[in-house]
Amino acid sequence: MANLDLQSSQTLGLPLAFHGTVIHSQGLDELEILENCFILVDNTGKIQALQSNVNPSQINSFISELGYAPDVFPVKYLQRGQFLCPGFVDTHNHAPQYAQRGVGRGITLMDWLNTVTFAHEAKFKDTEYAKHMYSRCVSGFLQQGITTASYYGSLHGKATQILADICLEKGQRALVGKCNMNRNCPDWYTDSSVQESLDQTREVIQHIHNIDSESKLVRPVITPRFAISCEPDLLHGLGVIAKEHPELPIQTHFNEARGELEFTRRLFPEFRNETELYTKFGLLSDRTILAHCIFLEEEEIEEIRKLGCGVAHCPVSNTTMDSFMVAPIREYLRKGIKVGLGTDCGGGHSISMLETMRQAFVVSIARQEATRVEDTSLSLAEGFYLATLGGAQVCGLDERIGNFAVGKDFDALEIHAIELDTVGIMTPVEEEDTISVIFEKWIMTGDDRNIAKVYVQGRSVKA
Ligand SMILES: O=c1[nH]c(=O)c2nc[nH]c2[nH]1
Repeated sequence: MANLDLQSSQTLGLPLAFHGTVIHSQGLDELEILENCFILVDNTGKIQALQSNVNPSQINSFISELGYAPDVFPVKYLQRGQFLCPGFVDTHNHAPQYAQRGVGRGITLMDWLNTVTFAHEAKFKDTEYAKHMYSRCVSGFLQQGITTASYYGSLHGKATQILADICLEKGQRALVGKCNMNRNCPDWYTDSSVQESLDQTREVIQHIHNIDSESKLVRPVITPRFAISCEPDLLHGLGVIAKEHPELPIQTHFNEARGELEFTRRLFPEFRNETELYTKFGLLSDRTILAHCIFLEEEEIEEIRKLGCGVAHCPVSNTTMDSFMVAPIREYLRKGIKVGLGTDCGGGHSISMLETMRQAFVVSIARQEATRVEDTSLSLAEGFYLATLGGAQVCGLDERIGNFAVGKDFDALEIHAIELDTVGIMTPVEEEDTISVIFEKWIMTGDDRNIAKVYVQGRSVKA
């Protein structure tokens, strides 16, 4: 039995075991590098043991202590330049924009929605197209090591159900939401009424509960696109659904662009700011994921902190539309607000969380310059935390994922930073490089070619 490979071992429902380097975050600036680490994942995909400084000769006795007969399943020994780290959590993106990434750079948000985006999303009325494109999208995200994604769907209920089905089938952990929008969008791409929008939202919630009744992988998320695209009655109705389902996350775009703020003020003159607006409709809580958060007033920052909302920081799209916009991430972190990273596919042109981290570093330096050092730039450890454990907190999943604490699900990437058979883009690793240097080289220069394996709940999911 011992010469089974990992794949066959998994098929037989046996545990997974690794020995080698493990890298994860314990906190914002607490990167932990465990060498000679033994990690055992039980057959339900949960981490049963994590122990560093283990000599390979001790492994069999460890395995016996954990209640398994030694030699029944294989142990994968990671070589120098190979390590395990937690899978990435993408806290904000749009699945129906997967095929439009890169198009429409340098224009305002509202122009981009009207000239590029709505036409792409409208195609998802066709369920065959939705099957085809969502299948490519979910595989593409998994290939990039995104083990959890918080997806906005299109406004179509059926296509959104298909997206949830595909996530489950391909084994991606996901929040999936039908996008609510019934005004300020073209008549060929709009919810036909408040009632229809709410009914379809309820159907999507029911469907996802039917296909994954224990929310092991896929959860519904209430998804008003933003206040501009929702009439007050629709926001009110979504607030009612949020109240009826206190377990459900909520996501929306928030304080994203100057034009968007002005338009929102014109539509809702009765509210001082967006925080007051969404609070009034019962949409802000510790389950809410707020994408962007660029221009919050002091009182809003204090309010979202008190409410426990999470911020999805999307530095790629924020700096490639018509202006260079920088969210005050250091301030949010200093105040104890949850922050994760979002690729914001397709406003963001890249679905690589490595790229997203790198852009987060760049914009944090811009912020440091602008605030004359008060808001110090992000460290490598902090960027990695935002991409993993921080994102898990924002999605309300940190009890389950985000690092390798015993009892959590094994959502992991196996990184091969020294390519033997292919020449990748990553900085070459040299004899004298420590594991910290190899890790930094991967974060700053690696890509998906270095992501050899992707696991979600212990299942190998990268094609
Ligand atoms: O980046 C963004 N992408 C979108 O699709 C969108 N809709 C409203 N606001 C938005 N921002």
